[in-house]
Amino acid sequence: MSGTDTLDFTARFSRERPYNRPRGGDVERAGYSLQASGIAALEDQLESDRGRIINSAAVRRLQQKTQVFPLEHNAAVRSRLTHSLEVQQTGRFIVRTIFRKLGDRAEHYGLKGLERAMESLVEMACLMHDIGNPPFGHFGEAAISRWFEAHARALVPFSDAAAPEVLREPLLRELASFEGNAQAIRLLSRLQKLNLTYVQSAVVLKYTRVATEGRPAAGAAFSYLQKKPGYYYSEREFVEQMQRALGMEPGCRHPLAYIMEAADDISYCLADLEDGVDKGLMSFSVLADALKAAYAKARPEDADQARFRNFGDAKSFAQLVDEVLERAHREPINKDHEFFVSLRVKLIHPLVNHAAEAFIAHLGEVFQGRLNRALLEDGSPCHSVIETFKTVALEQVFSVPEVETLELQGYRIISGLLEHYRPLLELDLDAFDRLRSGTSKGLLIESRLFKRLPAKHVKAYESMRAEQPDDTSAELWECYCRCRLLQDMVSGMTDQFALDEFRTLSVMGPL
Ligand SMILES: Nc1nc(=O)c2ncn([C@H]3C[C@H](O)[C@@H](CO)O3)c2[nH]1
Ligand SMILES: O=P(O)(O)OP(=O)(O)OP(=O)(O)O
Ligand SMILES: [Mg+2]
Repeated sequence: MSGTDTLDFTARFSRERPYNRPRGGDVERAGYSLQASGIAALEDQLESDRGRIINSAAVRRLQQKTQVFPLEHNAAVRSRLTHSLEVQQTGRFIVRTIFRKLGDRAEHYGLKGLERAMESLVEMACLMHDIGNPPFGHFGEAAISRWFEAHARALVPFSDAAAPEVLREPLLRELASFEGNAQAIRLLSRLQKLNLTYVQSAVVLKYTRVATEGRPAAGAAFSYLQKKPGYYYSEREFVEQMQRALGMEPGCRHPLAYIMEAADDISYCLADLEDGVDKGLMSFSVLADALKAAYAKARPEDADQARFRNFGDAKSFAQLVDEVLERAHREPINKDHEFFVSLRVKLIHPLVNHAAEAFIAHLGEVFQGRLNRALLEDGSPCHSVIETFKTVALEQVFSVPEVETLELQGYRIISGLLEHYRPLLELDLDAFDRLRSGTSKGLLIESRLFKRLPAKHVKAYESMRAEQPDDTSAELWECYCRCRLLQDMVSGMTDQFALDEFRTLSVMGPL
């Protein structure tokens, strides 16, 4: 542990929220700090956060969103919700392991008594980490980004012929980079109006780049932390307030966000393969061979060696997989189930241990939020295990024709929906305002499309419009807000709802 003598984690906890927040800046803000109000008051506020999150529609919608398999009917195959529940459990396990390993040292870092608060913060961040994901997963994201990349520049306020505007290119860049993580920050801060404590929101912020900016160069200090957009321009003030409330420097993460990320990495790599076997895409013995081969390719130096403590009783990854196979073959009835239970039991402990050890080993950088990589991305055998699982999922699951067909359909549905709603974007500002005020003479199609927009999203559009920056024209800002409105609408849909809406508007379903 380097540079840890002056660490005081209490500085990263506060019970402050956006509404009811202290007005007078730092002096009043200090009253909301952990030092001033104590752990019990923080825990009360986190309990309130839990209620707000678990009761939110955004979390419920995860039950009908793609994790890997779009429009899946088999409820045993994971949706985003069941995946998120597993991430929640893994996150909690990492926190408990960190505290067990720290023991009495927790006090030295200002972590004494914070185990319960940390568990709650990490659990809820894990539950929320995918709330911004659109229907059809990565293909939904790509469809939204590509559609806006192709069409936003043609909208009059964004066209080159319009007056010069400093924000034109940055906003165009943002609209062409739809990101589930950035949409999650928008959902919790604006669309769902959850009014969570800043600290709870901060744990969800996975990448620290505003989407109007470009990706940093490969060797830059935040190259990993900013590899993807983490929030939109529309939420920059919220993020700045959050950073101030928690004493975080721009570009830095909250320390607990590293735990949420590790929990996601650990959970999905095992789960995707289990789902693949459940769906009959491969047998567990084919999977076992593929895992051993992929690990040996990634780490030829230790595939068969007997020198790793990481894998429990087993001496090497290959041996661990063989032990799991043997158990599965011995089970008389449900061999698949036994294979995955045994694999999970054997791997979750070393992976969680490793994440906890990395958190402690880099406590200084983690506290600053400057550790420029994921906890598990360190070239270790555990890192290779995760990579091995991802490689096999890519080869054996994501690239089978059945899955790829569904992905193409998802892509088409999202692009098609945006195409159906395009007339709303092409109206000029006055005409759109007439629509909103209900005087829609002559706007036959547009008025009908407008009525289909969720009222909550239209309200968010209105509040955003009032936040027009000084250096931007009303037209450009309004057009940006309207594009966000369409992205909010499409990304908020579940897979099934998107399909139904697409069919309805394409006159393909029953009339
Ligand atoms: N269907 C499908 N196709 C892909 O190309 C693909 N790439 C990743 N994933 C899944 C893996 C994790 O669960 C989750 C996070 O990466 O998304 C994919 N799913
Ligand atoms: O689960 P996703 O789709 O968010 O994918 P990820 O692998 O977690 O990637 P990201 O770093 O974008 O959250
Ligand atoms: Mg994610």
